[in-house]
Amino acid sequence: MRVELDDITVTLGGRDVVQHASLVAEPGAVVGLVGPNGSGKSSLLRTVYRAVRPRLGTCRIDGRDVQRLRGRQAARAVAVMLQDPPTDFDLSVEETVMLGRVPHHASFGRDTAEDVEVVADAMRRAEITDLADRMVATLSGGQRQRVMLARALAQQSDVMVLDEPSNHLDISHQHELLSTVRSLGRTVIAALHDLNLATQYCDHVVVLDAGRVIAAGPPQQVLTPELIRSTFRVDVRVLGGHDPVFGFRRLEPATERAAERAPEPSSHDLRTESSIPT
Ligand SMILES: Nc1ncnc2c1ncn2[C@@H]1O[C@H](COP(=O)(O)OP(=O)(O)OP(=O)(O)O)[C@@H](O)[C@H]1O
Repeated sequence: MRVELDDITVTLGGRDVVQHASLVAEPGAVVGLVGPNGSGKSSLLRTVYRAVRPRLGTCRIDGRDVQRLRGRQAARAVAVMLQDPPTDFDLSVEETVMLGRVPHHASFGRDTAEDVEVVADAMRRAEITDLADRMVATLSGGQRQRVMLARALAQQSDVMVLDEPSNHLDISHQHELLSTVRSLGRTVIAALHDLNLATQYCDHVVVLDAGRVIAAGPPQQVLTPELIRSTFRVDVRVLGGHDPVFGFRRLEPATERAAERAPEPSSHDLRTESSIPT
């Protein structure tokens, strides 16, 4: 399914925390939302799963305004994985993953053999089969996050919204999660803090700063050292060749002032002559 955010403005606490933001996620594409803390990533994502109604603009899924979808239709269309999974679940892991099947049930419907199969497959993909009988409240943050991934997978929606899905995961599970999500062929919009993960797994990235989209496109074109430096206020070194990896270092105040006075070096200069001592 195609997701289109068209000129979205979100107002919270009397302030426009997202301003005239637009993006398109083509069917099956993985789109990364990146930007500093408070830049509006979660607020923009929340318009997709209807936790927030934009003051201006429209979010459409396959041309249909999400605000006009009925509850069950919306839940079948969009699965959500949030950055801080709830801790107050009085349910086992398997029961929690089974909640992902609710949008597929008729009212008061029972779990079907297909539900059981889909849930088992989702738990296997999220590598939590051995945790099936544990209570969610007793799990670590990373394990809970994998339960939420399994629940989102079991929902079998065409669109997945991930809000900083990997913040509790170890490196191996971060890669596992994004490669699993990528392999599903669903349309994914994910807020990501890790620019290396965004570069590796996203087809398209959108950079937000102070509520506005300041750049968008393929990660290799958009996430240049200049953009990262000016948006995130860090020094950047690009390591590696074909699959570049970023290394970061805090901008020293003096360097920052000098950088503000001096013209920006070209992308080529920064890629070959890092200001980070080796
Ligand atoms: N319910 C709310 N009421 C008032 N302001 C809010 C509310 N929720 C978020 N904000 C503000 O909106 C702005 C954008 O927040 P948002 O959570 O969308 O940013 P973010 O880019 O996802 O940040 P982070 O990287 O820290 O998760 C912030 O200034 C935040 O304080």
